[in-house]
Amino acid sequence: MEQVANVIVDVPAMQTNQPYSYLIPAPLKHTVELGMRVAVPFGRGNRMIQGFVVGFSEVDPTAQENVQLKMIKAVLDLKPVLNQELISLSAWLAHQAYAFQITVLQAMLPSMFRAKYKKYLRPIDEINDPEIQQLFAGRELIEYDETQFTPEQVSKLTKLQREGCLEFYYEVNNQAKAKTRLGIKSLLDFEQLEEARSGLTKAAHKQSGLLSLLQTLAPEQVVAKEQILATYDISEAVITTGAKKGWLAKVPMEIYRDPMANYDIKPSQALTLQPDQQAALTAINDAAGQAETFLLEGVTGSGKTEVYLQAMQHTLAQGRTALMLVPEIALTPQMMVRVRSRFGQQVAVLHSGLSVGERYDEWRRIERGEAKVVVGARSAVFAPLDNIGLIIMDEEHETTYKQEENPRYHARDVAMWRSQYYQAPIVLGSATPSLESRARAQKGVYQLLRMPKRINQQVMPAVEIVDMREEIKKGPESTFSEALLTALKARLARGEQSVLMLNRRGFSSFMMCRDCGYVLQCPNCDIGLTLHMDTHSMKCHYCGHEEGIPKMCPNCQSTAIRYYGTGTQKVEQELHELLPEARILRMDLDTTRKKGAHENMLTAFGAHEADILLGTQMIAKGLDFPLVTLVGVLNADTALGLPDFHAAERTFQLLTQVAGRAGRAELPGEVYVQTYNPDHYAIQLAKAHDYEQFYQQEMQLRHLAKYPPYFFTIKLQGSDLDERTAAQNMSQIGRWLKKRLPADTIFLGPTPRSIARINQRYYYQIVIKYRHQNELDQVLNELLERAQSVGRNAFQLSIDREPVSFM
Ligand SMILES: Nc1ncnc2c1ncn2[C@@H]1O[C@H](COP(=O)(O)OP(=O)(O)OP(=O)(O)O)[C@@H](O)[C@H]1O
Ligand SMILES: [Zn+2]
Ligand SMILES: [Zn+2]
Repeated sequence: MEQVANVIVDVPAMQTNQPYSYLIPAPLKHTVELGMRVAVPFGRGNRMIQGFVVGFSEVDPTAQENVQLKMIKAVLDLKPVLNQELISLSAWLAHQAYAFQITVLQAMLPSMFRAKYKKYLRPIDEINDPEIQQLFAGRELIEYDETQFTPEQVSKLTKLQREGCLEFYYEVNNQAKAKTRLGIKSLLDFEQLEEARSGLTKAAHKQSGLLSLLQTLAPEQVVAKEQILATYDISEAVITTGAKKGWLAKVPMEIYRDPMANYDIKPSQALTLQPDQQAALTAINDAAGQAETFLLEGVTGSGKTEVYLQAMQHTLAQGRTALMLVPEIALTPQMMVRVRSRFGQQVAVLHSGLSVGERYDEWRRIERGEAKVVVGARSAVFAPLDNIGLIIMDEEHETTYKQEENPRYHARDVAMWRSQYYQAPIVLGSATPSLESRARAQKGVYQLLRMPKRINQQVMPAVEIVDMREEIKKGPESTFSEALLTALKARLARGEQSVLMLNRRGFSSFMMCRDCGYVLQCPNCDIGLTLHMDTHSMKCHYCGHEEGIPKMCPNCQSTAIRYYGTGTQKVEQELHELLPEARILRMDLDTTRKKGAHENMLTAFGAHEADILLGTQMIAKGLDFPLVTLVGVLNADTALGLPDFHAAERTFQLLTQVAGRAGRAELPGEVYVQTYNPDHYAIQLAKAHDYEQFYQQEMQLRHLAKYPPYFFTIKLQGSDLDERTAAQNMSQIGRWLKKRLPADTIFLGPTPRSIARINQRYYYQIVIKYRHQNELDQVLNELLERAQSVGRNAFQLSIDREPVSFM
């Protein structure tokens, strides 16, 4: 019998969840471990690909079915990158999210771990073609990059390869690299030190200083050279002499890139809790060691974060680790600072704003057990923490927790799985819980913890609804109502701060011809192009197509072109004209693209370097600035018009969140909500800060319409370059499915998607509503395997559990 490694291979073309068996060459017998990445040959061409070792088994190497077994070529890691827990999680998640295990495994690791392939061509027989001979120019192999060759050369090369004169050769490269700097370690023991010192002349006091330093080092201790130069009166030359004399060795020393190095972080102490906070904390702490789920429903400014921090403290004190998820990086800077100031270097942060190197280093600090608290966005739910004792999911209702690309997982589901695995409590926190979670708490599946009051008897901000239909009648079109403008002026006069939100959901700036009504469209997608003033171009938000701003209508050649829509830039201009003395910070996708821009803006605003923070939804959450006493929502209802049953819920959540930024400290807050739908229940109930009433009312509507949380939903989308193929395949899938679905399932479609064509592919979709969780998993996973076809040109199927959008 011989041991073989079971490897999940990275072959996008033929995905399957079945691992392949590989023999382990003798020199690697003790090297290959569970959770390591390996390079293995695959397929007829034996091309080198990356794989993950997910298990081992014993086989008889002489058995008929095993004589063909191939051998692992190389091990890509010094230590496993995944442990048993994460491997089990990936297998479960692949099934749960209708994805392939390899896709899940890759999503779990920082992108730096993703292998890069290089494809080479190597002659293995005589080549007579002079043009091809010249390509090689005597070299043993050349990199094969189709874009570097002419089409004639490509066809010649492929022909030679088929004839057996050339072969492709693949190389897998590891992208991950640790950063090192030069360190110094002592080579002298105590006696040798004494001896060296006695050999020095009186004048050599610098070298004597070096010896004193070496004396303070423990055996094998390494100090950074830079640190020595900066801290002691020891020069580069003295170190070099020391090395020559054999006193010390220069060694590379691994250093971590700290994503928070530029923050000014002061240590903080646990605050004395208010009674509601204390009750919540006690409940959570009492559940230590159990996979209990809590829904912490606390109004904005009720001090949820302080409860999280103290619960984490309790977990750390028990020698276990804590995972804290936050919705997006817009929220993370302030939150990260708060967690760091409580727990210091034990905290690692993981979010998309990190550089590749920072991410890699944070990941390894966690994996090595050096960081015991992780704060991060969605994919941080895969952080390689061991012995998790507590999981926190802040703003649990946020849609950013759902990944919309493959693997289409929800971080909450993954967090729940890990909570079960480690028997650790999980806390879902929000001022406006998702209906799903709130309904589960109602049924007693989750334990509901409530904090209905703000800290220090601070009142909820007063919300004023401004009817923009009336406003239009008053005078020339403006983004700002009289009431909001007056309130802004009052803040300026009092030296207080304001936050203005422009709701960009379901809304974009576009270009239209005033003579013929033509709207500039993307050539690849059925959607209008969006105007971007910063790059002076029109862009497609779906496929990335970009072109210049037209001066003339492409349809009728008229020059009467108008730009519609209120972008943040336009609002900023308007604001400058209305309030020339105001210092304005604009925060949107365009101004925060640069690394660190986001944090810098928030820091500046926190330091009162600006009076008004103007931004998109990204400013709605988490911000905690004591001087902010006014919040203005410029357009509350853009999302209400969307054909999606979530519209009211999302609007209510957004308004509640952004209103919650006002009046969080001593000064009372005021909110102005500008809307064309002043009577809509989502807007009225946000004004009243009445989540409970909203929950009741929305649940009734969902019940009537058979929507979540009364039903579970699945969205299937099929696409093809050819519209008819897309439609026909989806009809066929529909028929196949209907035969296999339970009787009480509701089946809708196939219909063309609302944006039927994206990036030249046509989309058709089916929506399924069903009653019992997981009852479709078997059938849908079978469908996924069956519908696998290869390549960009072929029909592609995606299956999305609980989609964020039905469009
Ligand atoms: N027990 C306490 N005593 C004094 N101040 C507190 C206490 N708990 C929290 N605070 C302060 O109250 C403010 C609001 O708390 P926090 O930001 O934790 O609320 P939150 O519920 O997380 O808010 P949101 O959901 O709006 O982000 C913060 O400035 C925080 O430092
Ligand atoms: Zn026109
Ligand atoms: Zn496009």
